[in-house]
Amino acid sequence: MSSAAASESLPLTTTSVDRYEEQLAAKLASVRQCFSGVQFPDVQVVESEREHYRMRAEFAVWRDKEDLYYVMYDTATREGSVEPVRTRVRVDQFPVGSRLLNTLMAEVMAVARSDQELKHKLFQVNFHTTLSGEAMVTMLYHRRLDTQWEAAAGALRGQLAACKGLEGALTVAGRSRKQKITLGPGHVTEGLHVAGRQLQYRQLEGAFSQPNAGVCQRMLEWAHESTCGSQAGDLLELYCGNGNFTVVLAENFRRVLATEVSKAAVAAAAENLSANSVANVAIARLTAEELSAAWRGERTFERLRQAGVDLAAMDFTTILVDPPRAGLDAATEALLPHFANVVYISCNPVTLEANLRPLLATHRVRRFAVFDQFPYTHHIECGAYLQRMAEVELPMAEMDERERSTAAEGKEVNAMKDGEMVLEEMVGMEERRQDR
Ligand SMILES: C[S@@+](CC[C@H](N)C(=O)[O-])C[C@H]1O[C@@H](n2cnc3c(N)ncnc32)[C@H](O)[C@@H]1O
Repeated sequence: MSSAAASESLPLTTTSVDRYEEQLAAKLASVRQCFSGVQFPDVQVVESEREHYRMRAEFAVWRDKEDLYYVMYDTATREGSVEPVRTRVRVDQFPVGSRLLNTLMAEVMAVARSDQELKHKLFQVNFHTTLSGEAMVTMLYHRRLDTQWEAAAGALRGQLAACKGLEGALTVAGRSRKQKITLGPGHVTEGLHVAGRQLQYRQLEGAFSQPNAGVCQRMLEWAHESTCGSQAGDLLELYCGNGNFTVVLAENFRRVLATEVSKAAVAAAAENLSANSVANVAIARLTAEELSAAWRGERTFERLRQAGVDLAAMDFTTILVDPPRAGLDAATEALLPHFANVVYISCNPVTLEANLRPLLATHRVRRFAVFDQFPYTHHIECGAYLQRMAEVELPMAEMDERERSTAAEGKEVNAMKDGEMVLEEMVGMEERRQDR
């Protein structure tokens, strides 16, 4: 496999399948190092398929005299150098990409090489495929697209539709400055199997979707398991995207308020809720910062009112955040301690740790998982589930009282070590209480 598979512009230069375990172990070690000193339950590790796991990819198009081919950029810091070096790598096949993606990339390049309309000033091609066998191909140009381009793209679309593995809808889109031409539906519908249910997700051209569908299914399962038994309370979800988590988790709650900044993603989320017959979710286009301001009572939003949401009437027990790599802004971070349960999905352990440290004064990590969404890169996705530990804040006298009553019920008396209850014992006690 070529080093171009290090697709997120990352400095991993070795992408051979037989080094997968070693590279994952290194990522795990760096996550543990980030969280050194934090009491943790066992970390659950979700591995990826070694090949063909990536549903979407973007390739720059390179011209070399008359030749035309895809390239990616591999950024690495070489020994003895401080500055990262960016290397251009030719990509004819992309083994980490889905099989359909590989078929399409070969077909598109073969046509683009011989068709002047499609080739002229083409600088990038994006592919987006699904487990359900649908696909979008977006061609980006440094020129205005006209009816001749549209005719050539229509012919390409007809030819691609016959591709092996392409069972369903196909979009071919052309983009240039302030211009977009879409041939086909402009979206794909992914099918994911989660928690015993077959779910449908509309994913939009150019919008965020989880790149590794196999690992995404496992991540959704994990979040579903973590929040099971919360039906009495409400969920606040920030950064909900196309409703990826919302669709799965809604059944675990009485009501859900899901928010997201992108208008297109909010529309897709609404579609996805309806397509999966989810009826207890209100969705509003709000940034996390805006939602925090509304929470603090500093601002009111017509968009919340239109979504039928009165924050004061909600009984939020759980918050789920899934921010971009930069993590949470200060106001959103300050929101977390107000919730008994916190689910934090993160693609950056450094900002995850920074956002969670203050929360550890009141909450404990009950479940922690790493999801290897991005094999052969330094990136790793983490999921943390925290619960407020009322016991931590209880005065010692009250703790003694509770222990006495536990003992009176014939239950095991929880051990005290150096005057402090050990986390595992508190967790065990909490679980026994919930079991009853
Ligand atoms: C990592 S994606 C997660 C999306 C979704 N939870 C999923 O699993 O597909 C982050 C999302 O946050 C949105 N976003 C970025 N900045 C935001 C902000 N300040 N407030 C609200 N949403 C934001 C992006 O549009 C994107 O949909």
